[in-house]
Amino acid sequence: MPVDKIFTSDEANSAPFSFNASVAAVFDDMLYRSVPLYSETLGLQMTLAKRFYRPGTRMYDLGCSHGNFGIGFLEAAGDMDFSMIALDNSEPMLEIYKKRLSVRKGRERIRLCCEDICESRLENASVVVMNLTLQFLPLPMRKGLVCRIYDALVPGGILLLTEKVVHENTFLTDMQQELYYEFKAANGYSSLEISRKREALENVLVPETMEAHQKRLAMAGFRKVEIYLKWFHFTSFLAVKEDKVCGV
Ligand SMILES: Nc1ncnc2c1ncn2[C@@H]1O[C@H](C[S@+](CC[C@H]([NH3+])C(=O)[O-])CC(=O)[O-])[C@@H](O)[C@H]1O
Ligand SMILES: O=C(O)C(=O)Cc1ccccc1
Repeated sequence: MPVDKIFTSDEANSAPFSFNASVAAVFDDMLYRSVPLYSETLGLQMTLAKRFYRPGTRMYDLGCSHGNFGIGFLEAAGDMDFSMIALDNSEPMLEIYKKRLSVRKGRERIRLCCEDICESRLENASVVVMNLTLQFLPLPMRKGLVCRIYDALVPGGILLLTEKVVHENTFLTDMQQELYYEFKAANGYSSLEISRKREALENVLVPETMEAHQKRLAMAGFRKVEIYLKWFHFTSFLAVKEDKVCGV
């Protein structure tokens, strides 16, 4: 796995973070070393996706990057037939996804689209996965997207949303930040790398409070919302669209 050295050099210092070819090339190492419980999150997303997917509908992976969810789901699905649409607006990420998919049996079940998820048309979905992606969208676009997801879901369908969240309370936010930096340091990042990345992510990754997420989900129409995984500020929500017929 190519090692993430993006923030070891000075030149990376001033530019805002972007999902360019250099980041895409080391992305797995970056994810596993900087996202606590990343594999557990994906594993639970696959379990839930398998449980809630309905034949004849679509599964969407919004902000799919280079395909860890889709490739993992394909492997876990076995004979189960499904149709997944994986969207991302980073061409380098999708190039890698395409290559990974090209050697896999059942690859026709996943369609890749290079699109801005703020613009994309969503329909007939039983599962929508959005893992660490909403936080990168401009704030004013987020409500519209969550509403479009709700409208695109069939009754009984789900949204799996994972986000980095913040507290209004600065004591808790500061404590979580410190513990998160310790996590990164334990995974081999230097303090300089950690602080350079923090600067690069300023105004690019804009986290919101848990309450803001819950309020937006409720406003979109979701009545059943559960936090199924949490590592300090890394939070995974399961939101279910009501099924009037069987009362899911
Ligand atoms: N407007 C947008 N439209 C489409 N894609 C976007 C947009 N903005 C950002 N992205 C894409 O969202 C992804 C976010 S990474 C997701 C990890 C993945 N879900 C995983 O489970 O491995 C999370 C992280 O890096 O922390 C990147 O691939 C961006 O190109
Ligand atoms: O929030 C952070 O500080 C991170 O490093 C998370 C992250 C992981 C991968 C790409 C961008 C941000």
